[in-house]
Amino acid sequence: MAEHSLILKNLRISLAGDTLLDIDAEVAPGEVLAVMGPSGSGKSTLLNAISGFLSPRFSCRGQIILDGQDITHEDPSRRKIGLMFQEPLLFPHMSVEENLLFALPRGGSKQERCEKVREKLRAVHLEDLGARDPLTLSGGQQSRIALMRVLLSKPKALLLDEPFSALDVELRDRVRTFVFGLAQQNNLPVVLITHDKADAVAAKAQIINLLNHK
Ligand SMILES: Nc1ncnc2c1ncn2[C@@H]1O[C@H](COP(=O)(O)OP(=O)(O)OP(=O)(O)O)[C@@H](O)[C@H]1O
Repeated sequence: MAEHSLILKNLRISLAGDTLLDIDAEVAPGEVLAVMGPSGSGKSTLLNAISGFLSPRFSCRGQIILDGQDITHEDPSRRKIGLMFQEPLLFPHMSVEENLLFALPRGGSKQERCEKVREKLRAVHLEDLGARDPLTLSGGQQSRIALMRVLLSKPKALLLDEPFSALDVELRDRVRTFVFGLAQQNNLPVVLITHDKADAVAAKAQIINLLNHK
């Protein structure tokens, strides 16, 4: 079993006795598993199961293993999973820097914490955005800051729910290069929900196509 991998071992999720999805997959660090399929096929349900937010209406068999730990029944707050959605969901009443400080684990003086955030921004050439109000950022900048915020909480895996779909084609390409590059640098397995095959191709992803249940 590879260290740092996300393993979905014979994971079967059912609703009212009908199997919605049945998956057996291993996502290595830095690798992307692209989950595709029509509306209602279970893409969000799969992310909910991995992050620990599966509704009790579903039954779930099999195991979810992250970095060697069986997290199938672990509390969501202890799973160390970073989530990113189509909407960047930055706090509008805080500056970019404050948004990032919020995600930084506790510890250190205010000055040390601010320096850490600035260092992270510099590393990705976004230092000029620190003092800005998130609502004044472009869509692509907001997405990049949202990813930085997720990474500051030191997740062991990233779950991305159509994070590029609100961006226009050119920006989409740049933002996904940024996202997949940082996932690789941080050795994070990624599960990506997308309707766009180009996202999967850009990530050199393993692809799972969920079935239509209608
Ligand atoms: N809390 C719930 N209770 C009952 N049924 C649910 C619940 N959440 C989702 N479902 C059903 O489970 C099935 C899968 O839903 P899910 O949201 O995972 O699909 P999806 O592939 O993410 O769809 P979309 O692309 O439209 O977001 C659907 O039939 C949906 O109606």
